[in-house]
Amino acid sequence: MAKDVTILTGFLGAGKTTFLNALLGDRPQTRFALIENEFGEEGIDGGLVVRPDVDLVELSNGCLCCSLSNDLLDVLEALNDRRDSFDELIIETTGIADPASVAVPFLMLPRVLRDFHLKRVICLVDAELIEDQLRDTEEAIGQISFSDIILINKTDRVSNTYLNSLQDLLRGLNPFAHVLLGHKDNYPIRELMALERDTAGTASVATLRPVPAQPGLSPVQATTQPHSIVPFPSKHHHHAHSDLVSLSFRFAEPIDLTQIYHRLTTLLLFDGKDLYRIKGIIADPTRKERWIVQSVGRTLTLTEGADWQPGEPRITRIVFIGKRLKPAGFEKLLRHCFAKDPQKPVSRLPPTPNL
Ligand SMILES: Nc1nc2c(ncn2[C@@H]2O[C@H](COP(=O)(O)OP(=O)(O)OP(=O)(O)O)[C@@H](O)[C@H]2O)c(=O)[nH]1
Repeated sequence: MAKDVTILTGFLGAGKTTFLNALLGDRPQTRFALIENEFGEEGIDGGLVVRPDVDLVELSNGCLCCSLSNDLLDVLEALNDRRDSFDELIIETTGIADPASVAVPFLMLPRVLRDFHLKRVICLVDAELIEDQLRDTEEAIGQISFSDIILINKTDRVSNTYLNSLQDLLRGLNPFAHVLLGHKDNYPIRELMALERDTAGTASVATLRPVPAQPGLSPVQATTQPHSIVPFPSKHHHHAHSDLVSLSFRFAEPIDLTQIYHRLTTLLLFDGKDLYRIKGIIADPTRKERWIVQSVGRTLTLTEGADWQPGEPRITRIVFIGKRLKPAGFEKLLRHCFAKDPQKPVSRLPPTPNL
């Protein structure tokens, strides 16, 4: 029997990985295979997946919807070879992917159709930022208009009145999609996973029908999983059909967490217009745990991650995504954050706003 596939899309920082973790936590009995695609050379999201038993394949350094389509076919073939070890496949696309291109093999290629069944395409929408994203980028509209289900996320960040008008806007952009609401502490997972695209429908006119509900548990909290790292020089990557670029950095030098927090906050405040996303894992020698730094819009957050394991290389990895980003400036900023005295006592972290 063909394995069910869910494609998870949505603009940079919409909350895909956070939602994915809630979904994985909600279905502990289901064995998931997961393809994590990231725009930058540095895969950060794979390290944020909560369930260690997930069969995780990371495809970084490009976007599945353009340069990596052959890689996707190779991965699907490899997954099919071990099809007895998982029940369902989830693909988390990059925040700038065109989900239609990712879905094509599942709709068109007989050998993929035989082994995999595209059950739904879910688009997460950042309730607070989507109007800006629709105005400033080409990608958000493509993601919304192709998806079967639109999950308006981060509803905790906007008023109910605004949510009503946002729903109207999104229904106007894609009248065929189901529009649901949620936020990181309360997703409509059962309702959402009870919907599937009509197998007879096409991508743009998907209709949804309910499938039997599965028993579920409450979502779990996100933590990080340790994984191995191969050092590589700083690089940057151009998306094939966009003016967005990603800059990826990796440093073995110890980083001062307080310093990087202040410098990135200042950067976002005064020069953040074209910077859509920061994601990183920070190694500060004065702390036993890794720290996750993230920005969406102008908001920067720091979250405590898992402890570094004995002998594990403490490498800082950070990705910036935006327009007109200059590698030299970011490298300089990061170099200013190298810890001068790794032995110095732990400084107090500034409080981070709770997104
Ligand atoms: N307030 C609020 N913050 C959220 C919600 N969902 C996610 N976030 C925060 O938004 C930020 C981005 O979340 P991610 O889940 O990493 O977003 P993503 O879509 O996977 O990001 P990319 O893979 O870079 O495109 C994180 O700091 C999350 O904690 C939500 O419902 N409410």
